[in-house]
Amino acid sequence: MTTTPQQAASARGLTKTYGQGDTQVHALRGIDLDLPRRGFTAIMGPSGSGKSTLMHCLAGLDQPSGGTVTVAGTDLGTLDGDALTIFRREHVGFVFQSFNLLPMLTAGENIVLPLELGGGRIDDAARERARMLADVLGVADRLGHRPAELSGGQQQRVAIARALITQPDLLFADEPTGNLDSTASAEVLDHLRRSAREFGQTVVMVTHERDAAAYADCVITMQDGRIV
Ligand SMILES: Nc1ncnc2c1ncn2[C@@H]1O[C@H](COP(=O)(O)OP(=O)(O)OP(=O)(O)O)[C@@H](O)[C@H]1O
Repeated sequence: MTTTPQQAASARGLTKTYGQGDTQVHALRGIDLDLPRRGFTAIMGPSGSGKSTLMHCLAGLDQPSGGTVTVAGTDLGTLDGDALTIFRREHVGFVFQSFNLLPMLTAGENIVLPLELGGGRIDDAARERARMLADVLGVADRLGHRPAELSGGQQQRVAIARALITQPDLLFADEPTGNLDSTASAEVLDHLRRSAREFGQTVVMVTHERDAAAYADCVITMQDGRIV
């Protein structure tokens, strides 16, 4: 199966079962989903409904029990471990609740880190993109600071710039405002929305917060392993 150009990713008949016998948990019970390019999609639902499992399967971090996931035209089921790692590095970006910046590196060094890990050279174009992202995300005057010297909201905006530096087909944000106050949350959500609108990124956010989901173009609600 191939994705049409309008879709950054799709899932068909996606299932995920953990454990066996009495302890079996059906975390995903047959998910069909299309994530349009340039869209900002929020995934909501009660605890245990399968949000993280769905995100991990879409990101190639977890292997589904059944069904297919296609990202940027590639069926992830056809990739083995190493190929999947390379695919994720080239096509997927992540933003986490806990920021996950490296404490010994400056904000600027954190932003370009994915390029270095990918074996790429930090050339003028990469430096220019890092500067542009830092500018748009409002952290341009903080590039020489270490994470401990930044507010939570600034750290998360640096983390978004880091996730966008490789121009991923899909940006996943897992509870990105979970550790932020309401002002910083609003800024981060606004920047995620702008990432979709202005940079044409496809953004998928898992959140418990209705206010956060309201920033998205589309809200998917999960319950008991299904989209409802
Ligand atoms: N590694 C695992 N082994 C066994 N069961 C698991 C595993 N990971 C998740 N589950 C179970 O799968 C179901 C879905 O979990 P998942 O983490 O996807 O839900 P969630 O909607 O993201 O929940 P939360 O909002 O609490 O993070 C839950 O019943 C959970 O206990």
